[in-house]
Amino acid sequence: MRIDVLTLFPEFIHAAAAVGVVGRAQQRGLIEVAAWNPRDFTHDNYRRVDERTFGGGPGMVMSTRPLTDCLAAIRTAVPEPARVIYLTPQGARLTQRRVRELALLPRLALVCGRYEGIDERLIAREIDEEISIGDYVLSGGELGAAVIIDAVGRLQPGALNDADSAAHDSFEDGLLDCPHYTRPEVDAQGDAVPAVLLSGDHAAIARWRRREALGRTWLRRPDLLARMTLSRADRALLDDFRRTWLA
Ligand SMILES: CN(C)c1ccccc1CNc1ccc(C(N)=O)cn1
Repeated sequence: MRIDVLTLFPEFIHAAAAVGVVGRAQQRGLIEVAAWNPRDFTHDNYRRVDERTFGGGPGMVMSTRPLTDCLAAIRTAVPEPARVIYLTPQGARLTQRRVRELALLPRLALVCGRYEGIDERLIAREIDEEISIGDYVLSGGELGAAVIIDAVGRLQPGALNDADSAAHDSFEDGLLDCPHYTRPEVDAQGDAVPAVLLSGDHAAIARWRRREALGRTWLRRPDLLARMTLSRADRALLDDFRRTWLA
């Protein structure tokens, strides 16, 4: 997958995409991340990339000409057409479902706004999709771009080893993850690891994990649970969790 990012801070994008699973995926050629700075597409001595907003009031808007030229360069950099995504608080909330769909595309172009964003006519002309990573305001779209790069990058076939593929599975079914434990079996405060996890009974462990994931989702994110149709087995596990919880 090829991801081009339009940003005033390319170093931020390169740093975010260079570490961990995504960095490894880049080394393996599973994903290619390129960052483009609209400032390189300015022609004035001050390399201006922002301008005053019509209608007055505070705040500046990103200059349209450098953005248009930068996007044209991005589009022609490789023959594959790109889905152009604008990171903005006005976008559709990003979900794992949308991440899985985006991860299947051959090419993305992520446009990172700064200042008060970009001209609405540019959005109408150049942007295919507006995405928000959450209901909060940031100083730029770069963190949203980094989120998308990580979320789709880790889903590229071959990106996750067996070791980290568990993380891949546990969120795929729309549930929160179960609790995790490692050494020591009993810690300095005397708190022990749930015995089932030491039992070697893999069926019991799988049931325990599923029940904990269902219960935790019920307790913390009932909205996620409401969207799911549970199997008979899952309903039994959740009832079991609720009985214990409410006892
Ligand atoms: C300056 N702002 C507010 C702005 C306005 C319009 C576009 C981009 C920006 C850049 N900031 C962003 C971007 C995304 C998100 C998000 N929730 O995905 C939050 N903030």
